[in-house]
Amino acid sequence: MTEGLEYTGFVEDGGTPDEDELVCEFYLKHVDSVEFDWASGAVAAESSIGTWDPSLTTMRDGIREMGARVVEMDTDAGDGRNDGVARIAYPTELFEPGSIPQILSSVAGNIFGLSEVVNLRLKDVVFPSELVESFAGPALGIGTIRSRVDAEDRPVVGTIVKPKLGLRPDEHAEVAYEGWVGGLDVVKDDENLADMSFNGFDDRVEATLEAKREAEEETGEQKLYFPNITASGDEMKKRADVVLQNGGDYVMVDILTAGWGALHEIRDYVGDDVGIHGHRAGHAAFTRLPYHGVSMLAVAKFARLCGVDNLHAGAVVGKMEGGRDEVVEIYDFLRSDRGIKTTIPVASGGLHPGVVGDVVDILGSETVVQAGGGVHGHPDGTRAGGRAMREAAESAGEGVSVEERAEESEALATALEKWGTE
Ligand SMILES: O=C(O)[C@H](O)COP(=O)(O)O
Ligand SMILES: [Mg+2]
Repeated sequence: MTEGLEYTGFVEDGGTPDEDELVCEFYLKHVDSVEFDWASGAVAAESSIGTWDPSLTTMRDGIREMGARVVEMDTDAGDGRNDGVARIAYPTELFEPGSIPQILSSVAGNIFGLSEVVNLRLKDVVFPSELVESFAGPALGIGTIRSRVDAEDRPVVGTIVKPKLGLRPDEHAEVAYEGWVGGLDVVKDDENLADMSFNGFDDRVEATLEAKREAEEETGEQKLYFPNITASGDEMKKRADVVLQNGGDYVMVDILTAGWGALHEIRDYVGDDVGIHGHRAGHAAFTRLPYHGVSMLAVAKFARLCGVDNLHAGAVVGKMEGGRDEVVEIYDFLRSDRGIKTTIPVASGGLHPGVVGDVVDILGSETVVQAGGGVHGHPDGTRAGGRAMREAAESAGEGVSVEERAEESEALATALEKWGTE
């Protein structure tokens, strides 16, 4: 039997991660028949160099040292029944530079299916700077995005064209135009709008970018459009070409359904002048349970490394779940200095003008705040809905209450009458 390849041989409790190691924090619950250190060691082994049989005849000198190490185990962090939190340190050479798929096949791969592991959650990942530098990171950064639309002292505001499916390209463009002229900075496609029989991608992009130019002329403001190019890799590139040929400067990708490999490809393809709006549709399938899956914080870290400029990251208020502490931590991470450009967090889902102030109070104004129903459901239409959102964003930026601002804005007053301030 090769010395030290048993699962517990991967445990070095009290060890210290080296500066150039990648460190993961896992919540772990195991079956009765094993101990916490055995289960943690199994996770470290299977996610690095090991397997169930410790006596591999193929081991060479030096490979054992490449194995991950459990450097910390905290069984008080669980509910006291076969669970706890383990920190595992991974030598950098286990990872292909610049590849989220390869990293995830290691630290979020087979380990989720080990039979002795009842539940497993990748809570956090800390990347060493050598690995961070191997990724493209965002092209623009928060400062550039805010200054493009002259929203340095307030949140950027936008809408998602609704109904999310069903409008024709000319109708889509008209709704977008109304939103921009009303005062919105951003109009985006919805996550399940792609190249549809009733709304072809090329026609939609051409018409909507034309509407954007008209709105820019009319308002004297720069506007942004995020067309959803989500498709297979090659098709996604063709759609990005259509956007650029029609004068667009941003694309939107459903990052989880399209996949990390496709996201790398599109970041590389569009280069350093084009923004990528990242929608996280599907994330809750594996981020939502607190004791299983992969945390949204970890997803946010992968997305930023891959080069997502805007990321849906929770809003605390509104229709989507996401606790305050968790969402604040994600926002702080996206805005922090990590040696690559920053990603602007996007608050979206069930928002309306009456809650923009709450979003800013909780999450700050370096944010894109979006509303679909909360714009197009305005009793006086999309233009008034857009105006009400803009007024709400401006008042939040100035620290003025939305009620006070509504005294001089009919659009905002009507919105508050309909939706209130919660
Ligand atoms: O994808 C999103 O974030 C939603 O389209 C938001 O829509 P809503 O503002 O109508 O909830
Ligand atoms: Mg949506």
